[in-house]
Amino acid sequence: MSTQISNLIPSNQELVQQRLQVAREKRAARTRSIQQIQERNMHLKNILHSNQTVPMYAVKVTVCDELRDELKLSGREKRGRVFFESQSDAVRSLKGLRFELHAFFRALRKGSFMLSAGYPLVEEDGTISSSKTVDDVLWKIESDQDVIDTFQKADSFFQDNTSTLKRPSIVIKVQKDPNAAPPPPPPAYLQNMPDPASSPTITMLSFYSFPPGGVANPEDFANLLRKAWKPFQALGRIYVAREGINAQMSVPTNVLDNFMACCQSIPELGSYMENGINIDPIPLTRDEFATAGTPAAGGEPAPPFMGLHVRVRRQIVADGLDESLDWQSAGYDMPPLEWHQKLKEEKDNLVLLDCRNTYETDVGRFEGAEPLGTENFRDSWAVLEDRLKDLPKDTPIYGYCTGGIRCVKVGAYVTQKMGFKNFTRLAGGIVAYDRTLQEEAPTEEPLFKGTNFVFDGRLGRPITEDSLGTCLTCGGETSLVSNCRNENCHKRMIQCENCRTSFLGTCSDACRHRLVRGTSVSITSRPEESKVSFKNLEDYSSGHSSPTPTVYKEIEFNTKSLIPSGSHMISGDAQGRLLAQLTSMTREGRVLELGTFTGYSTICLIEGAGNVAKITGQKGTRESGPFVLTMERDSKAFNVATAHVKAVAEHGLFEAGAEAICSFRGADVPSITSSTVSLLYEESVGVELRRVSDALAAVESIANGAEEDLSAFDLVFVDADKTRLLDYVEACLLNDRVLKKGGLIVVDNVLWKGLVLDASRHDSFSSASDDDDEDSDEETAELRRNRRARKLANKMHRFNAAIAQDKRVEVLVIPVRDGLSVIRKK
Ligand SMILES: C[S@@+](CC[C@H](N)C(=O)[O-])C[C@H]1O[C@@H](n2cnc3c(N)ncnc32)[C@H](O)[C@@H]1O
Repeated sequence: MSTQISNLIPSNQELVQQRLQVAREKRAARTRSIQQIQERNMHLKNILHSNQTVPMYAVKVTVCDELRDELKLSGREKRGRVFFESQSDAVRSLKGLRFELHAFFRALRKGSFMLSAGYPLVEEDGTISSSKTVDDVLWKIESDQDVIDTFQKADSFFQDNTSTLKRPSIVIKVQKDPNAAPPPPPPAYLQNMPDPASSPTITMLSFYSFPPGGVANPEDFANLLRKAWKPFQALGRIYVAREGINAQMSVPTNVLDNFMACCQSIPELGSYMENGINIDPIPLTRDEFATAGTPAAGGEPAPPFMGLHVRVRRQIVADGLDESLDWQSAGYDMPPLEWHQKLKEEKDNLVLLDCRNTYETDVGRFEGAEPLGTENFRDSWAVLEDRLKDLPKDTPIYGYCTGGIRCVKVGAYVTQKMGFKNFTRLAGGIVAYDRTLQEEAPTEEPLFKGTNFVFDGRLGRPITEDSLGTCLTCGGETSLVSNCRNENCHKRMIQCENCRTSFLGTCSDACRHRLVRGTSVSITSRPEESKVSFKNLEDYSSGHSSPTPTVYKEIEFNTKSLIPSGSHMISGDAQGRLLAQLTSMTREGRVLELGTFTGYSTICLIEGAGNVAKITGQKGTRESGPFVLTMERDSKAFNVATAHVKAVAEHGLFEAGAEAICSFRGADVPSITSSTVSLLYEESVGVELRRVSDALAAVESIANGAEEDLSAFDLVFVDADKTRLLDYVEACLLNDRVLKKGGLIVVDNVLWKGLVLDASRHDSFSSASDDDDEDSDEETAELRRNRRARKLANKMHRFNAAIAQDKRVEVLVIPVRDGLSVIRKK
């Protein structure tokens, strides 16, 4: 085989460099244009604030209702105020004026509007109050002379109104030009298309195309696809290269026909899409779609695709070949039903090759197929050379893969490079076979057994219930494929649900420890010059904070598996670190927590109290010294929290503690019959876990002197029910039995997922208006519609407002996680 790599095809690195260069140039152009705008603004500002009053015209521009509706203009686009310098083209020529107006109202189509002007209505203070004009008299602006006249009229109007006006002003109305050419009609496939957002289901699909002339300009083609597919709300991962296109996508089912018509209208796809579009026969409901991606253990379920990613690559399937073959000549593309029949009759006498990688063939394959046993597609050639070397060139050879694309390359290689004359590939691959059998021969037993590995977040689509794979950890049967959760490894593996749980989604003990130690950020170079890449500021902040002790990840993970419905309630890393730090700063390390749940925050508070103990040397009891009392009403949460706190008290916050917590994962957590559990952490911090029917009643009874041996606390963390926050705080402020003077009350969730902002705007909001939803994400909009969430947001806002005015305390609201209010008792 020739070793000279084709110079015609740029490498992926070159493509990336080209793209970076384009991005750099775009950035530079944008910077230049921003600079120009800034300079111009600065210039106008200087004029505005100078004593010169004349050199600038203030122009109020309004767009007529018809254009507003037609162009769907919003806010600033409908109406605005523009300043024109007295020397500018805008006040001298029609072209200049139209240019400036178009620059300001970008949505206006050039040539589609006409202009008229009138004198502004002036308020006593000189402001132009509305877009109305004096007596609503308007004149048309149709020529350069009209423009000059208009601004002269503005000058004389100013002369007559110098007592109220600061500078010459005029109102310009933008109207639809009835003679303008109508906007081009939308393409036929978009006409009468339903709203994709209203589709209750999403359909997964895939396709590929090797157009005979190739793709002339992959970058332009990628842009064309991005633009053409935008209206469908399609998601997916699409590779475009000179050799063709390879797409794995999801499309709302109600616009599937429109989407297919759109693809048909694109020349590079159209008739060249081999076997059309491979459509998964069973659409997913939106809920199913939202969780169809295989989550790493402990990770949140995710959709199979998160966006529409059209990427330009050197090849659509990396083959590692030194030269490109003729992809049009790749054997016979056998329709699925014919394939089914052939295999049914002759499978024992065929050379039937599974042209996929080992992790794919291990979880599902056609009966009697020979896996190529590769880790990478580019290893296929050596295997084929070896396997087929002794066969006569007219031997019938059958090959299949997931969607058919790899078999095009295998077919081309086997026929063109190896001289075989009788290569047959399964048209549309396993995906098309599955669909065709379900649709056209539903009573036939599939000859493919097990799971079809797919290249979207689902990672697998079961075709029969057979579990052909072997768990890499325990050797048991399974068809589950996942990627190791340690980002530095990310190995693709077959692992059963149980082992995935106990190994935290990692492939080995080493990766599991790496993950638990929280060092799974990607290190891109040698340690001495290590560069860690941070996803966002939050990531950067935690990367520059002291590492979080190992146990917390385990508690998080345990909580997710033991009480999944409440796992969102735990404090989490950033808030947990803050609680530990605040406790470390208290005088005695005495903390009362209301709302233990599974003990995450309790252990943060204990950790902080332990730091105080190291300085004061005190041993904590109910009467004095570092002491954490925590209250919970839910029995299951109380049991889990007790197990967590016991593990930490006995084994500490690091590896040994984490191992101890791991050990009862999945196993039944012991039931605690007594309502109080007392422990000692590091021989110094007294800990009391208490099951109560109502934390508020318990705190009020402490405030009323019911527990004489219990001394006051330095910090109270309020994280139980959210509807009686003022009562909790009141109990702490009533006297000094619960909270010491100078002590802190920390209240969680005071920003209530951001909804307090709405509550404050509407004073109390009872129904969400459409306008409000305009610029918010879907989750927030959903919350707004949720009555309970709105009610709680009102309560939370009233709480914040009341505390901010309470003279007995000083408050700091910190926007960490869901908002923490730190309240100091004066
Ligand atoms: C938000 S969770 C606490 C989370 C915990 N502080 C953490 O960061 O991991 C609230 C907990 O308070 C408990 N709870 C709610 N109302 C309560 C009440 N009136 N008395 C005692 N516990 C209550 C719930 O059962 C729940 O476990």
